[in-house]
Amino acid sequence: MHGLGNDFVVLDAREHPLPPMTAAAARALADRRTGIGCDQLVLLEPSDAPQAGHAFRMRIFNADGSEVEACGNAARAVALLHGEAVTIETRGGLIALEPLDGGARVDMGAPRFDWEAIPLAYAMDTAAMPVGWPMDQGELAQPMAVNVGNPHVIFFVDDADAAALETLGPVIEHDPLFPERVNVNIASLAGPDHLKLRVWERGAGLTRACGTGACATAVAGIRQGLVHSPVRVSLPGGDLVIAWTEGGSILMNGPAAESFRGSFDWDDFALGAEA
Ligand SMILES: N[C@@H](CCC[C@H](N)C(=O)O)C(=O)O
Repeated sequence: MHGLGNDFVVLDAREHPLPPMTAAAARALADRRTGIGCDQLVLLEPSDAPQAGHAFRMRIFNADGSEVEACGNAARAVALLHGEAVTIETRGGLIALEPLDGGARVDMGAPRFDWEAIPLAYAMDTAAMPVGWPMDQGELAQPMAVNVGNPHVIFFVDDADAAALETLGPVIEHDPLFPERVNVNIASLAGPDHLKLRVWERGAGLTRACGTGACATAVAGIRQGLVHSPVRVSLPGGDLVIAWTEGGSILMNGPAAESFRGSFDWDDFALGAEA
């Protein structure tokens, strides 16, 4: 499946359990040359608390095998796959999915701004971070950090297309300021309710779109008074619409699609990958 070209292998283990997923197996499945190929592997499992109304659990693994808390584009894809409005569990918390024609609306929960929640290595104001290299490279001054289930750093620049995200992204992702690494967003203003955005994703690199990146960047822009809600966020793969008011949940609206279904021999990936 994919959301604006951010692509996923979705494994549905809600009714038929799979052997435990490992980082090595996730990496092997995500490999674009020797596996199926994807930015993120998405694993659906039964909920721990069905009595509380949680329909199922969505687990997310980046292409590098790391298990993470949230994925906005995958949430829309899974909403489309499930076909009914539900609340589901993720590592980042509960999210509410509502399938729409050709996509979905997702309540991503409330953003967090305190430095411990990002998380950062030490205390600072996340709305105007006084940081040094590599984040003070000319236009890349004064980032903001937002956690929308997963950690994001956001830079507003004059021209998002001109920034050297492919070289700065991996350096910033691994900067010691971010003990759990970080997703790197570079955005520019395209209008009073419109942002242009490119994202270097933690554990996956440059992707065509990042749903949580769009949420974090829209929230940062609204907080700074740069744009007003709802915000259209244009990514290389297409547009998302993000609505947020201070103190509330983030609502994300956008497309998703199924590319194909298939089967594979688990042992080729899971056991082969461990060797
Ligand atoms: N593509 C995703 C985000 C996936 C996880 C991210 N790379 C992380 O490590 O937090 C999205 O659409 O939000």
